Amino acid sequence: MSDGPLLPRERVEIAPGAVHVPDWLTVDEQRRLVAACREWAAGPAPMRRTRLPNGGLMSVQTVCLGWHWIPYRYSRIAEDVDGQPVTPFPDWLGDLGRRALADAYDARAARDYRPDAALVNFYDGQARMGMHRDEDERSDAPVVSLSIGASCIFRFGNRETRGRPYTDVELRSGDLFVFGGPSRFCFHGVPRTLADDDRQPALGQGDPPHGLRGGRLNLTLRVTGLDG
Ligand SMILES: O=C(O)CCC(=O)C(=O)O
Ligand SMILES: [Fe+2]
Repeated sequence: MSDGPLLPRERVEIAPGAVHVPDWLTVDEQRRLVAACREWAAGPAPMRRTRLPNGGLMSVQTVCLGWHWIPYRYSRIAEDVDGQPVTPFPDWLGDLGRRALADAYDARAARDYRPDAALVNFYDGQARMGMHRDEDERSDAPVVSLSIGASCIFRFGNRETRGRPYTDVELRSGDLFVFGGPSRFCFHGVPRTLADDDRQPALGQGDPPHGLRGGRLNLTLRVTGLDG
């Protein structure tokens, strides 16, 4: 897709405070994020499926930055992986988060945004994420979500129940989704990862421009509200 500076990104408000900006990341930014995610995934505290308290394994694979998420809390140590300190949250990712808020909301919202944790999730074709609220943070600052690679159905619901009403949004490579304000604690999930993005070359025709050769990456930037 075009990275022309004069083309404003379409901005779609799904619910008050829940904004989808399709095609927000440039191909270069996507490539940089994919390369960074590969390094983070290698560890220390490498990417893996998170075990839930009921014993089940999540279908997505996750690596964390800044704070390590263990259901249902945050720690500086990857206690349930290898006991290593979590990879620091890089400054450039905070800058990207502020730019995301400036475009999804406005400059004022962006100015004070200081995300200190990121969850990096990898979805193979079978992976899904059940309806949940991001509520282990002690802050109501917005969540910034970035998607790269295969498309998915992202289900954005309401604050009360896992069921209807909800809106299904197709998130594609490069898309931004922000949920804050009245939407910050809404249920959401990924009922389906779709076939690889149709902007990627067919199998055997080389790597897609962002460098992710199958599957989907999602990064959520968060403010934990935690000290230390
Ligand atoms: O993959 C997505 O688009 C959403 C991920 C998510 O909800 C989460 O990591 O809490
Ligand atoms: Fe979430």
